[in-house]
Amino acid sequence: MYLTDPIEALKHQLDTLGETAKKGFVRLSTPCQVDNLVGWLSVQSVLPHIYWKSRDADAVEHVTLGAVKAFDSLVALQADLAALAGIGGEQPDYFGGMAFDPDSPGWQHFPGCHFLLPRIELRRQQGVGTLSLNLRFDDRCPDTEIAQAHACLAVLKAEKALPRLLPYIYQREDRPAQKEWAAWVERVTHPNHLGHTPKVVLSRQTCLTAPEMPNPWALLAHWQAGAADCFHFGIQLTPHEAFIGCPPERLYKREGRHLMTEALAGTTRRGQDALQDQALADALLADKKNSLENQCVYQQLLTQLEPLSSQVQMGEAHIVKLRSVQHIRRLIHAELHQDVTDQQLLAVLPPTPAVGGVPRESALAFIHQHERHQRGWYAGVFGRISHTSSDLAVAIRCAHIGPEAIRLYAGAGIVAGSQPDEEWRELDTKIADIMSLLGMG
Ligand SMILES: C=C(O[C@@H]1C=C(C(=O)O)C=C[C@H]1O)C(=O)O
Ligand SMILES: [Mg+2]
Repeated sequence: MYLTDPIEALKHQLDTLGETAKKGFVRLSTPCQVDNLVGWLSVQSVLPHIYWKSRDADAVEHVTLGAVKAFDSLVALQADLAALAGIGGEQPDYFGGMAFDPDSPGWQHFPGCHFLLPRIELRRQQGVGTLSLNLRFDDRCPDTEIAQAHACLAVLKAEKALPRLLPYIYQREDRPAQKEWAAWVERVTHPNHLGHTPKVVLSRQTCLTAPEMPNPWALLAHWQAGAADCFHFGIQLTPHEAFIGCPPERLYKREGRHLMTEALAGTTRRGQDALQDQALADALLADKKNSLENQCVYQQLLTQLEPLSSQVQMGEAHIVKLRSVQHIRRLIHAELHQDVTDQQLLAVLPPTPAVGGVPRESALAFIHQHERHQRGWYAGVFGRISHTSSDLAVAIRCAHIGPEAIRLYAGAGIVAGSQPDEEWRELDTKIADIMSLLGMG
């Protein structure tokens, strides 16, 4: 029997699932055409909602609903990955992220670490959509699992157009304000401080309040349309808040034993025309302060990868052009040793000096002592993990949308040669895209 309604098709597959098929992880799939995946996600009542699209040109677009299983620690996640790999067969994708400081995450409702195996997945690659239902039979009663899956399918709704973004008048408050920021930069760039801590990435929270908040998914849809070459993500764990972002920076991508990572640090604005844009790019590559920001990141990545891998190779410094900013980037490739897991990589690599500093401990101590806003999942990790491959972004260029405020986050690497006013302007260029979408540009 061939059913054209994808939900009916999945129900049918669920009802006719053979007893021998009720083993380990099972994914039931059917073709499904949806115009706008974010629009489809936005109308669903089942939480959590996750949106994930990697930055590669042909990347799969994923939206997920609900959770078959959720993990608040990397140890638990890795144990589950290993358990399913042991059973064999198709392996699932887990989606989620981690706070900047997993031991003290700071945002209510956002655990230090949260990855989940979704109940429902809708994915699209090269125009082809697939709706999937995920089930687990290894550690639970099959009848209960099937009943829960049915309950989830029963409440799926048809796609609706996303609401329009209305131009609200927002009140803006920066934490810290510019004067205090300047004092921090002076302190970090004092020769005594630079002597023991050459880089600290300081951050600012820009709090925007208005009587009404925009729909976070409509905001993400607009934001991503103007952010090619970036990762796109959104997560909604509870009804009235969401965390979205379009980060340009990869934490790492793993395909089997092959690891790709990068040092993305050093920033300038875009030019008014092609000539000025090129002049700004050339100046950025030649600039000592910006090169030092980048160097701090790649040196630490190379040091951390050394014991975990072989054949570590780094490419030339080059420029990445985004809508409002240009960055220096160096790509790094390595072959991981046989037993190295995502759990290990995620325990070692973040926070990189792109968002923390060097040495890590003293940079983090400075951040904790001075920043009064909670970074939460800003500057943390977001992405997809599976047995065969993983892809994770550094959660920058992001917004937390709550019931009363939108909180934007931006950081800047403070090193020898940093000037308070220039670094303050750099924070503004980093939030320029989302600010203009909100009518605040
Ligand atoms: C910390 C952020 O970005 C980081 C800091 C950069 C810099 O200071 O030049 C550039 C890219 C990222 O490494 C952010 O966007 O919030
Ligand atoms: Mg910088």
